[in-house]
Amino acid sequence: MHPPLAVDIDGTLTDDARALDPRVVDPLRSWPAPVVVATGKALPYPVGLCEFLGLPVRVIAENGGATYLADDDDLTFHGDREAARAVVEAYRDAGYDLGWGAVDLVNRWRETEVAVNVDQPLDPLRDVAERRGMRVFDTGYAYHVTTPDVDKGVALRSVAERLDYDPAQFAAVGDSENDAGMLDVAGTSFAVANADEAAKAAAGDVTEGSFADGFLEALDRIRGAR
Ligand SMILES: O=C(O)COP(=O)(O)O
Ligand SMILES: [Mg+2]
Repeated sequence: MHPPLAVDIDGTLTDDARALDPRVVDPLRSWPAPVVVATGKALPYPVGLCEFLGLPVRVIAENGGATYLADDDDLTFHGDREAARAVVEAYRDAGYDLGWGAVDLVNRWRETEVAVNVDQPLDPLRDVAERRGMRVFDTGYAYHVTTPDVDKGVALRSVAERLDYDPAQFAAVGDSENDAGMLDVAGTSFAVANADEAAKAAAGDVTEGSFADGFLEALDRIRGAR
């Protein structure tokens, strides 16, 4: 029996240059239980990934702010978008920039949070966010201004229920602090070797391999455990 999977994208299915590692495609496509793609990215990215991988669309986007399951055709949003925007406005007013250029595709389709480029200063962003009761996830790929009670773990609970599983039946793999909630909620969880300390602390185990090597190793161990 294979457990359902909850899988992060950046740093987990990718190589060290952020490209999808082609070796993950067949194992994901042939996994005999549901696969949920769980990411900090805006909804179109994981939806597109599922479509092009040939997977049923089951996604957690925006760090749990948006979830969509083709199974129940239900799109849900959680999170205070206006509060996230206010944080970013205050950050801008203080002279900083989101760092994505004029056509900001990173935030264009984002509904519940705002992301800032990691080449921008983090401390003033955290300051403004904290003062306004918001949180910043540093994924290593972006700084996400999010609502504190929303994360991939909360979203995984909801998704599991909608798929008729207990969240503890899930196996999850991730690489950064935005995955910690999901790694905690899943009954079996791995952080890949390149993961940050928060993900490693939340995961049941840490792989020897990094990036997609770590992901493939985690799948072997998940299969072996059954
Ligand atoms: O885009 C990011 O900041 C992180 O994305 P991820 O959750 O898929 O790793
Ligand atoms: Mg990641």
